[in-house]
Amino acid sequence: RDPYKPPVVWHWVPLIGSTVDYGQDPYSFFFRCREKYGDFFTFGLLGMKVTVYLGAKGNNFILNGKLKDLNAEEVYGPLTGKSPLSLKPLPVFGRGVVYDVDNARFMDQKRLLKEGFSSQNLRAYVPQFVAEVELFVNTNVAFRGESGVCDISSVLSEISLYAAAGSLQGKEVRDSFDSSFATYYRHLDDGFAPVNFMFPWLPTPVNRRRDRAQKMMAKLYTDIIKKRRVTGNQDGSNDMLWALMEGRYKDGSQISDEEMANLMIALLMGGQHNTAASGTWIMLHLAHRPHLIEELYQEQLVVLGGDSPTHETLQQLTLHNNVIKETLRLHSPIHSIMRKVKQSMHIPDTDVVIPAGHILLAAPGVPARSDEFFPHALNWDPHRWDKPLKNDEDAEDDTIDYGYGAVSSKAAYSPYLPFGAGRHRCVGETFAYAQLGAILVTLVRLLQWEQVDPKAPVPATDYSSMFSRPVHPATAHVDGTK
Ligand code: HEM
Ligand SMILES: N#Cc1ccc(COc2ccc(/C=C/c3ccc(C(F)(F)[C@](O)(Cn4cnnn4)c4ccc(F)cc4F)nc3)cc2)cc1
Repeated sequence: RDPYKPPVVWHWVPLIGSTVDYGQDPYSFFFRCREKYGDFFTFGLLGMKVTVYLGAKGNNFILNGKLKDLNAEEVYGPLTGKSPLSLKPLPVFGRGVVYDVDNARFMDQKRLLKEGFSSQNLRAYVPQFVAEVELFVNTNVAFRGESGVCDISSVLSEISLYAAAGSLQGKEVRDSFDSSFATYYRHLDDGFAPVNFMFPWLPTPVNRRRDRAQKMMAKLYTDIIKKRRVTGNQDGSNDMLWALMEGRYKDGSQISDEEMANLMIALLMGGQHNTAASGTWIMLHLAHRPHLIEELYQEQLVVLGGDSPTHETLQQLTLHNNVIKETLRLHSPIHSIMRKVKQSMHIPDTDVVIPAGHILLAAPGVPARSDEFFPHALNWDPHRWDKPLKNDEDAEDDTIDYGYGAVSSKAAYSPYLPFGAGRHRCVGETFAYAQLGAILVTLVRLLQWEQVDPKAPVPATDYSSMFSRPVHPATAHVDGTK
């Protein structure tokens, strides 16, 4: 093997390489390769050379990598909104936002999004989340009668979609969900698939429907924006759309209506998949541990004493938050974070260079499921967080600002990074925790649930779509007679 390049994972067929091995179960693939080749190795993914660099050093190398060396939009662009072949960006997110613009512009957009997630706005969202869960449980056909069996993944998908629509997206979007918007969302979602890595321009019926849906959804938002400009913000609502309408880019210019619409679509798609998948995993693990549901119920009696949760009291529900935290440790919906290598990169303390042209892949989930950082790592056990991770809080941590606020520079060495780190770190974490926390505390208050077959294991993971999620359908027996 060439002494100066990472070892290449053995494979049969040139173009396929290790695509199927990786695509079926990325984590088992990574652990097997680490056994054979160590913390970094190159594998073939649909003809692309993908170099994986595992562990805390790998996470830091990639997530804190320099902009001149590593590029996100070249990898994610075809997935989310840009086709290399033509100037017309391909929908899902659409033109002028996220990976369809240069990084400096996107970092400025992230700054505006982060301002939209202010604690004042989150404070307004929590009662809306609770109301959406109550509405669903009281009216949805899945919960008719005292008890029954339902598919947890479809229940959580709907609850998280309505919860996001009713808060982040705004009243008009929530009201239009009962009609056309839901269909456009589904059509757009069908086009949000890994096959778009390679062939986003395929003129398939699914992709044509996706393109039409993107245009219709964007028009819905631009119509809402025009109407709001006339009426103004009468009831002082706190949604992201108002925040973007009042926002200005660094150079003082306004965000165009189309860019606002496409940013809202990006948040809808990303936020929804992550919250729905994570929420489903939470319910499935709890269905396996009825006594933990009881413990959660006791916790909220003590902390809330029968009151509705607020943004502040949600943060005092320690066990509820540790349930979310532990679920994200094992089931973070994004298993592979990827960047295009623009300039060859030398791996520190080795004689190895990663050539330009490779895709560099970070898998923060690997240290998160390694016994060296988490004893009995594959055990889902929220109480493991009762004693916090020994990160040296006292040692002052230098931060870097990529344009949307200070992010820690040492964080990338953490074995627990479900929200990424560095320049591309998630800005939706506080919203996600508020949403998942409010949904969990309300479902625990209203319902009892357990596995249909108490002896069955927790469902397997489906890695085939953009976000890893439980295999469909994931059913549970639900009892509303609390
Ligand atoms: C459980 C919930 C969530 C998880 C686990 C999650 C995870 C992540 C991860 C791992 C990244 C880094 C991606 C990369 O480095 O390529 C990221 C970035 C991001 N996320 Fe999230 N996310 C969640 C919820 C949300 C929500 C609710 C929103 C917005 C409503 C959101 C918006 C974003 C944005 C704008 C970025 C920046 C992407 C970039 O800078 O390239 N996320 N998220
Ligand atoms: N045979 C075979 C075979 C089968 C299957 C496979 C599967 O292989 C892979 C490999 C990598 C990946 C990567 C996941 C990935 C990355 C980026 C994004 C994103 F950009 F979209 C996101 O970060 C998402 N996000 C973040 N926070 N909230 N949402 C985002 C950012 C900002 C934004 F505004 C909106 C966003 F929503 N989404 C997902 C998925 C599947 C391979 C081979």
